[in-house]
Amino acid sequence: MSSDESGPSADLLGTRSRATDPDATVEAGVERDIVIRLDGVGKRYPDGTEAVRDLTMEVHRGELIALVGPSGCGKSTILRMVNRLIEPTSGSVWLDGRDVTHADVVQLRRGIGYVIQAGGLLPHQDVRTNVSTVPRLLGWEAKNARRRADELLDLVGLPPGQFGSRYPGELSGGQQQRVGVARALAADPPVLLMDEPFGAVDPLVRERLQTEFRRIQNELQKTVLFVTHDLDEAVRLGDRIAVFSTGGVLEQFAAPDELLADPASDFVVRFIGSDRGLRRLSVTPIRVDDLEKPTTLTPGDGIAYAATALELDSRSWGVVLDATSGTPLGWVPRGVLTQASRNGGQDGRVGDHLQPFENSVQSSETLRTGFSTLLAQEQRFLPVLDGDRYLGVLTPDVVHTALRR
Ligand SMILES: Nc1ncnc2c1ncn2[C@@H]1O[C@H](COP(=O)(O)OP(=O)(O)OP(=O)(O)O)[C@@H](O)[C@H]1O
Repeated sequence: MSSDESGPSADLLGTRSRATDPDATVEAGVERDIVIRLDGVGKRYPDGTEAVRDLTMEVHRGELIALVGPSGCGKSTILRMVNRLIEPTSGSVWLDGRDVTHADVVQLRRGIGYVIQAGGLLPHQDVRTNVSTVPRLLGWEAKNARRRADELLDLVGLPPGQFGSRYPGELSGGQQQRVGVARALAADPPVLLMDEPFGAVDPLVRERLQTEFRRIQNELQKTVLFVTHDLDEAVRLGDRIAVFSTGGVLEQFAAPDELLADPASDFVVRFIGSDRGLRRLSVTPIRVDDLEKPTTLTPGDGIAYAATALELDSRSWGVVLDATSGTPLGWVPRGVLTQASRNGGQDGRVGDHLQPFENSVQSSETLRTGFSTLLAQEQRFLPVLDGDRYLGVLTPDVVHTALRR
């Protein structure tokens, strides 16, 4: 999505982009794909409170970084130093290879989307006007700004015909948050700062907003700093998570799976808490090597053969696959086959005793999806597929082994 002919497009500073600026590479001196760089940044408030101490961190293009930590550890201060709502007392902030400490603050902010809790909408302007505010400030024609606002409202799941002329007070909390996100995205800024953007809504709405925001982010690939109190939200949304302790001290900066599997300090261990194992479910992929591989049969196999084959397996059941395509058709319990075989049904076939699987899961999913599907059904096993191809079964033991690794 770009602002194309609609009006002047904003890069981070409202200036020429580095790609077309021959001086920029000289001036930059940093890796090209680092979009945000905090270099020894500190903030001491006039009353002596040290909110952030000597913070250095780099954020790559398209990354979503979740900032987490206990209340008062400096998360909001860090965020606001990036768009200079707060001035650092030491160090420098770089955006797209430029030190913005002395940049024009108005232009800087217009090039950075900012979403705060409860949307931060202007109450006396309708939704469409709220969303088109920044494009209008950037000089877009009214018609183009309006078209852009409608496009964004669609993107965040609020049909503009229904919601465009409502006022913020006529929206639910979740809808206000969506408008807040649409507004921050309106001028297509490369960087988004989000301060507890989904903090003011109930858990169910919050989860939906997270899922939708992840979808939008996958599409738009913004560089995002996202402050949250909620570690689960950080794990779900963050490409990397920065954990801070009081005084804005960066304790660990790592991908969610690494953070949960290998916390860098006692502080991080305490912060992650005893739910660490459960949280790891959402970031651990299903690994084919971990799956159980029970005996497989086909519907045409004779029951005497099948009963013997299952006796050689420690499990009391086998998986039935289509003989030609290999797609899973269901399962058979060993006891039923043995019984049928004893009752003189030697001519019977596995297909006569086939029981359907209740569910299946794709191997591209996480253990969390697999495990929760498993918990929602009667059977203690769940076939794992790659498209139609059968790979093995997920069981509680598989989950345990994967998380203990
Ligand atoms: N204007 C100010 N003057 C003095 N101290 C301040 C000021 N603003 C914030 N602080 C202090 O700076 C520290 C960091 O505050 P900040 O709001 O950045 O923390 P936070 O991690 O975002 O907190 P929370 O999660 O509760 O929102 C806190 O101790 C806070 O009291």
